[in-house]
Amino acid sequence: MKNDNAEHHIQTPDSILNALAGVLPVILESASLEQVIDAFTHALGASLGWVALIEQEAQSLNVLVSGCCPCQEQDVYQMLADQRLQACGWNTVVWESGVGKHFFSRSESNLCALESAVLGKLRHQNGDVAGYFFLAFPHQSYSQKVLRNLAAIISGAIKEYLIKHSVNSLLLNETQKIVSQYTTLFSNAPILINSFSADNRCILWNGECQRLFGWSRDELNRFPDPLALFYPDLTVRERVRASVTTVPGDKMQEWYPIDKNGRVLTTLWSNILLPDHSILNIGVDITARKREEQRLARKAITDELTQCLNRAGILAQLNEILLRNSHLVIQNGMSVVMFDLDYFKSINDRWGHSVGDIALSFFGRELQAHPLPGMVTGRLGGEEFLAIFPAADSQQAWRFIEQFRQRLANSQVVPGYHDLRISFSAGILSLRSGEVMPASEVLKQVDEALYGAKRNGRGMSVIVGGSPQWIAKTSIN
Ligand SMILES: Nc1nc2c(ncn2[C@@H]2O[C@H](COP(=O)(O)OP(=O)(O)OP(=O)(O)O)[C@@H](O)[C@H]2O)c(=O)[nH]1
Repeated sequence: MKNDNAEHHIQTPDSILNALAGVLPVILESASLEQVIDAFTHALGASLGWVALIEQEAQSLNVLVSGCCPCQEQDVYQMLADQRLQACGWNTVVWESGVGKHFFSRSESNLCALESAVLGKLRHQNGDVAGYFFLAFPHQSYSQKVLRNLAAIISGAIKEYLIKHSVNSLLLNETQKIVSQYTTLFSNAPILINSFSADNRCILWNGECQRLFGWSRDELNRFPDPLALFYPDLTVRERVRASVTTVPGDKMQEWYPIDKNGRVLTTLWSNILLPDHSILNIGVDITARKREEQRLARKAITDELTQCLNRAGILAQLNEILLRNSHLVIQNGMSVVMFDLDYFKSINDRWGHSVGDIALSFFGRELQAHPLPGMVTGRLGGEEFLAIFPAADSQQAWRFIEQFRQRLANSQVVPGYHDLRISFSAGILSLRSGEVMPASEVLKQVDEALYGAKRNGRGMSVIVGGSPQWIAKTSIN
């Protein structure tokens, strides 16, 4: 910035003091060092002023020039390189007259015309040289004493400015660093972070929320209640809203929001109270993990060959129905059927184990093909299966079995193996309404019924429980 007020000459020590008194308070508040040197140059009527700060890291000088006769940066280097100045351990050098001619060539007439000047060193707290400043006046009227005092005041003021400025810029740097770290964390963290105001506005919506749910914050705020997009059911929505409290629980809660494409997600949420009393919701998407857990859980109770439940799975179901749903069993009764393929060993022996596998798999699939309501089936092991028919009496179970038997008789069990037929024996246990029995007893009785069917010639069903015991024979050939 140039000092246009070249006419502004201050001649007396009093007027210098007045000028300094006016300028000193604004020095500390100046936004830049350039403004500081401008203020001094202008207030004291200097034609040339410069400050050169030593840049520690770059090992160079940062030169700021002001005044109505500004010199080149190169001139500043030249002045500082002058032998006389370097040689003495000076802090302040003053010229009462002829300073322009001393430093500048005749071609630079304005600069050559400069008369009095002061060149001062700026020092760090520890005494190291921080830089230099220079003020030159177009007149001779400043005495050496005045110029030295001027130098002391100016260097003190600049030093104070630099200390404040460096503390401020350090704080600013630190703050910017922290803000940038948190911004990166907020945008890129693989966790869901959001916040809603009391009037249902979305205040915070991080990158992971946008990625997972497909909505941007602006899009959400176009809706009167953005939460309704994720939880269309009002009751659920109100429960979600009520869960966002200022006192978070120690466990994360599982919620099932829907995304922009209508996909139901599984998420875990908690929230934290920020110092400004706003609440930040923190969540994780566990949809994939949950699906995998469910897949593994299903796998753990599924028989790989037949895709029925395996032994553990079907026995768990039996226990579940008899214990947890005992009121339904008491109310509606139930039937349990144990199946065992007849002479299966001879199928293996004649056609091989892998053909036997295909036959077993066919049996399992066909058993489940036309289920009665609520029916569950499982493979107990080998060529033995169990089916549970909630709320079915022995007649319904028997009819189901005989239709199944008929389908098997009419099916080609293994493609290409026309002679291969399978038959089975079945034991049926029916519990009448009001009747209860532990699972172990159910299995014992149904096994006895099956044994009865085997003993009586196979290819038939034996019913126990419900009505008096009777044998239903069905010919399949
Ligand atoms: N292919 C195949 N065979 C199996 C499997 N599990 C058990 N088996 C066979 O099933 C046959 C069962 O033989 P047994 O217990 O003697 O019964 P069965 O020959 O069916 O005779 P009954 O039950 O008395 O009518 C054995 O040969 C087993 O090896 C399996 O997963 N795959």
